[in-house]
Amino acid sequence: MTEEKMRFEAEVSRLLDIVVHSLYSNKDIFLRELISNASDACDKLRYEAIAKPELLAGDSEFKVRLLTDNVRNVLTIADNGIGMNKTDLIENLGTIANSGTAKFVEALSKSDKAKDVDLIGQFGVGFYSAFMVAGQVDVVTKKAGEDQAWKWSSDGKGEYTIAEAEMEGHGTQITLHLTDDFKEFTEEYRLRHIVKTYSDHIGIPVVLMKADGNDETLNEASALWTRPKSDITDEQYKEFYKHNSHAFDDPWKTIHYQAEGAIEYTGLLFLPTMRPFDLYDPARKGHLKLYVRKVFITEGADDLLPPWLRFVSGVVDSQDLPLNISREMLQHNPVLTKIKNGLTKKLLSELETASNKDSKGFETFWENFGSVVKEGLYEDYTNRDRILKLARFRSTHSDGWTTLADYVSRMKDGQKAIYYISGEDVDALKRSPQLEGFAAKGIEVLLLTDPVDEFWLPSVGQFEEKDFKSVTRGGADLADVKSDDKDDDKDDKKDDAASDASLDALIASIKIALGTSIKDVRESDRLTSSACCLIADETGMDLRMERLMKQHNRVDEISPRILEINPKHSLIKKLSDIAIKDAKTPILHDAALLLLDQARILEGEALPDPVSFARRLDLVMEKGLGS
Ligand SMILES: Nc1ncnc2c1ncn2[C@@H]1O[C@H](COP(=O)(O)OP(=O)(O)OP(=O)(O)O)[C@@H](O)[C@H]1O
Repeated sequence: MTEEKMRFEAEVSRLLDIVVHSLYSNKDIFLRELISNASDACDKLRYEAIAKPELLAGDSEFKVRLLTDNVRNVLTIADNGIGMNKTDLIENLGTIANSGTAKFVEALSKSDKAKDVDLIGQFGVGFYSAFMVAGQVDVVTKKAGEDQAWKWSSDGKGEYTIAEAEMEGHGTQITLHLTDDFKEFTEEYRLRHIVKTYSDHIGIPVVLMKADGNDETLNEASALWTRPKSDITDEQYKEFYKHNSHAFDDPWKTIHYQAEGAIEYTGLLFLPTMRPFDLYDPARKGHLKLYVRKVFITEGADDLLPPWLRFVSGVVDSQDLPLNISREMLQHNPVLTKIKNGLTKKLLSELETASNKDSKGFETFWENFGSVVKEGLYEDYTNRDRILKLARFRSTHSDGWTTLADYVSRMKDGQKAIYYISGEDVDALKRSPQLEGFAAKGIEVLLLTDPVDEFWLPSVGQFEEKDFKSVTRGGADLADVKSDDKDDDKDDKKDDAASDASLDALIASIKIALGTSIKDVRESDRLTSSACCLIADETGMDLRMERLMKQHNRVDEISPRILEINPKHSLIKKLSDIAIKDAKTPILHDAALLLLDQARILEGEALPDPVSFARRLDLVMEKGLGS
């Protein structure tokens, strides 16, 4: 029998080095990981056997068996699941192909302390955790439906061997040659305790094999979601969440319920505390697993939950779908559509309850997942209004979050629209010149910083019949709004601002100077302290959104903007005085270009010609210094 020697992928070697030398005190987790793999392997075979019953070869009682030998210091974890062939062994046990371990390695590379041992406990390192307690690991395995068995062996020090082997039936036997320090893992009471703690929820029996033949099932062996809620402890839910979702946080909400009526199913759903690592993956894959009468069918199907709920994990077990349903048949299945609607409604009502009763908790949830939930505003028309009511926003009203209903309740007399400004960060937005007039009138403005806002706003358009309106687009309509401060409402323009005629002269000369680089120049009622700002026209795209779209290559060109000037600003007044006397003087030309560049800088935009800007600024400064 030939034995092939192979080297672990470099990442695996590094990982093994950390696992073997780690001081992580909770070594028990290795058993959780191996039992969980064994149970996954049984789930896989159970599913495959729906279409090909012959794969079971008469062995359909899935179980995990634990065998101990305290003379040789050996613990074996055996299952009758799907098994592995040679290619599987090389792919699965020589590389880092799996999510849990990949997450661990990623977190490790970000961790300051390179050997942050706690990470092992948080993530679990899957199969490789066997090397925390064993000096040598042998895996004997045979894939269901194949004839050849294989033996994989390693001491975890850089190499492993693969050779042909003999094995009756299909499945996998993992034999751990425990190091002297870990003899305890051949003790029955230790195994009993570990299985109860970590693997009680596993849906198949975990059986301790005994020499006297009185084998003992150590776990409850019924799928957790099929048990009554009252029999399940918080700890059990948490363990299930971690195992089932490969998560390392605690769930924020656990929702366990039975849907009855036209469609019957059990849902055990978890809302996470932390963002899953793949939340922003373009695939937008979900984490909910579908079972049909306790048989695992598929995970993350689009037809089970809409993508805007992709952070929800857990299990849905249906009574109404046929057991022999294939993953392909799930698409557009009417039963599944009803389940999807039911789940979505249930989750929405849980979120509504949290939003009303635990606003702090809900806000933390929103900070993590709000940008994903908002995808539902343009993708899920049926639930749009409910999502809109849940949504939280930053605003100029206070540092915290606000709902739209609260915003509306604070709207001023005469205010017709819900105003917003969008950009990359809240602090920079708060300093935008376009907000000045709104601040002066005490009008609240929403500060939107999620790229997704540019998608839902145009499609939603309104809340409670009030239009959403960008403060960087179109006219500001501020004249109709009553100010908090009565004095502000007086038309003090006459004594305070440039005269109409001189302002017109200035506007005309700025237009000539700026030519096609600007769409229009006009007097502003949204500025109070800045001299000028840029605005998109009524029909154009919001200023910041357009820039964001350009960054993401969704538009080719930024369209020309409108330059608004503040007639009450002393610089504008002085320039107007000059313009009415001599519209052709060169200083007006330079001033127009400088005003435009200044507005661009305030927008956070790069200047098209910084050299000319600097030269003009120098000239103006020199003049100002009287040279
Ligand atoms: N008992 C087993 N039977 C069949 N295949 C197994 C068994 N144990 C491990 N494997 C295979 O080896 C792979 C790697 O296992 P490992 O525990 O390292 O990661 P994993 O379980 O995939 O990770 P994660 O926990 O993130 O899903 C598994 O995905 C599976 O394909």
